[in-house]
Amino acid sequence: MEPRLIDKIVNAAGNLENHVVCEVGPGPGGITRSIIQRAPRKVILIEKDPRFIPSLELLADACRDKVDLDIIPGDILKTDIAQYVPSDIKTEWHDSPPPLHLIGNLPFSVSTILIIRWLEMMSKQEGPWILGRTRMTLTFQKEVAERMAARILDRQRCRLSVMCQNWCSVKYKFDISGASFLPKPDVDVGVVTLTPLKTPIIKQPFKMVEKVVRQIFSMRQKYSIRGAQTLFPPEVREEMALRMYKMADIDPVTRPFQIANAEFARIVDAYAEIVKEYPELEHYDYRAPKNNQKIEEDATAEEQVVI
Ligand SMILES: C[S@@+](CC[C@H](N)C(=O)[O-])C[C@H]1O[C@@H](n2cnc3c(N)ncnc32)[C@H](O)[C@@H]1O
Repeated sequence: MEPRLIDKIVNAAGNLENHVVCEVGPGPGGITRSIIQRAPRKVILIEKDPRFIPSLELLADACRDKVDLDIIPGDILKTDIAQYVPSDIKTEWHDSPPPLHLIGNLPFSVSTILIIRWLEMMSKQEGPWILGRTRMTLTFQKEVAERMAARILDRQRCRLSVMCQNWCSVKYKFDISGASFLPKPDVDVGVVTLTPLKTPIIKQPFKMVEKVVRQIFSMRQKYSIRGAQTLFPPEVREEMALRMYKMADIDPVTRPFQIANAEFARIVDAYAEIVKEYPELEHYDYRAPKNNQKIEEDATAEEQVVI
């Protein structure tokens, strides 16, 4: 990537002076060099590919006097970042975010899995979020980045939009043409910053929010109640979904992309009330093979899009 573009990604993170910066997937260290120029207190690099470690060690040696740089060989999906971060940077959740920033230009296949994992950790104030509302600057496939930031009524709005915006303020900063990268990906890249919210809009546990939102978006072209029905077994499906929508005061003919997060909060609260009354319903999984066989034969593959 051109240095100008690398700097643009790092600038998107804001002021990094005296911050602890954790870069995931530094590769040969292009972004790392730009981070070091911003006078951080400490840089933590987590890199899975051992072939990049020697050049990162050379970089660490070259700037020994300038910055404290730790290289952690390993997989970000299996690494607890918090153990490498000095605990004195901790701030309380309702205070300003701590001087800790996560930056990553990871392969798209990893970044999409990672963001869902990180949202769950954030919802429980675990991992890097044990230290406060740790901010992130990450790259995604452009379409994924757009979906993360898509607001109500946007045709890109999907499960990922609702989930990301439930726990974070999401800012789509800019995109970068795939042609700027070597090797060149087939798609363009979107740069997104995420700042955890003090209070999520939907307050139920992560897994429950994920389940309800996923099912409602599972038939994205239809009335949202159609997807909502799949939260319940066939014999009570219509009755329970209608009851849930009545409790939440949502019009059953609303389409999924027309539902605001505050309205999803009412739907998930109503679902939580129903499963409190009928606990066995919480374990019903529409996607389990035996449940999926003959139900909703009219749901096309497109309607079953997950993200
Ligand atoms: C697209 S390259 C980006 C390299 C560098 N950040 C840049 O922008 O030039 C992705 C990097 O992420 C690393 N990576 C891939 N999966 C990873 C994982 N699960 N944990 C840590 N690093 C990973 C790869 O080895 C590679 O160095």
